[in-house]
Amino acid sequence: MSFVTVRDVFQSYGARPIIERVNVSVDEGEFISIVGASGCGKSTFLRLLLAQERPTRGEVRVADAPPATEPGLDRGVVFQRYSVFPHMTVRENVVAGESLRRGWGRFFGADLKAARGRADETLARCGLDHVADQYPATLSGGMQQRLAIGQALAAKPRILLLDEPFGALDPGTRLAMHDFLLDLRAETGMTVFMVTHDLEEAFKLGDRVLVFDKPRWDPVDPSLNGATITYDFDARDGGIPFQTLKEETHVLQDNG
Ligand SMILES: Nc1ncnc2c1ncn2[C@@H]1O[C@H](COP(=O)(O)OP(=O)(O)OP(=O)(O)O)[C@@H](O)[C@H]1O
Repeated sequence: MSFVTVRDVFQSYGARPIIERVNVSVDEGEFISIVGASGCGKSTFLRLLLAQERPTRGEVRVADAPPATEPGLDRGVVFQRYSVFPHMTVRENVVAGESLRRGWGRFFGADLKAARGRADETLARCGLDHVADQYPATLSGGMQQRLAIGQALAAKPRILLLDEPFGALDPGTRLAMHDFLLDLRAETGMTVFMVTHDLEEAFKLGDRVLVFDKPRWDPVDPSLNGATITYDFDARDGGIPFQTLKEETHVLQDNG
């Protein structure tokens, strides 16, 4: 049975349609990459999944229920810009991630000790246990983004939402983050939605790649119509269509 179901969803801001007629079903554990032109509503779609916004029409269901409106009980979110607290140590950041998302306020006494223990496990998984007592400003960009992911994972969400999480990182760090994210996902079985502008990244990491685009263009007023999912590519088994094509071309050339 589908884990996340988006049924006939429309979202408008004022009179302006942003997304329209969006339908998609996602199984638990799938990694969904989302690509599309700037401003076509990818982040809006993530906000609907997060229940930060309600759709103008249609419905979003998670585990056959409306998504919880409390922030992040079953969903963690990471944005392009590091969303960590600069005045807290790395460990405190992860503890804060858990307490904020569970809505329990601050931990005290034995609860705090237990939360620190869980934070250390998360940090070990993110390769940050050796910097647990440092402040984020002393970490590299990649480490800060790993911390942001660790913070989002602290409450053990079933869904991880990533909005261009690696956009600000240099190419080498980006590749290391890909491995990190794939390992994490294999370990936790989380469902992941990731918005990216990088097609190669989308196909490399995703099981499916959803393309958002406007199916209809009004030449006089391009903002008249909203975007929808125009392609839903199966990207499993290294399924980059153009790469497969390139490999076949090479075989032909070698034989010829
Ligand atoms: N709260 C809001 N009120 C009014 N307009 C909004 C609001 N949020 C987003 N928009 C508009 O909706 C459109 C879609 O925005 P969104 O951020 O979802 O696009 P995007 O595909 O994620 O873009 P990018 O790739 O540039 O991040 C944009 O034109 C934006 O200005």
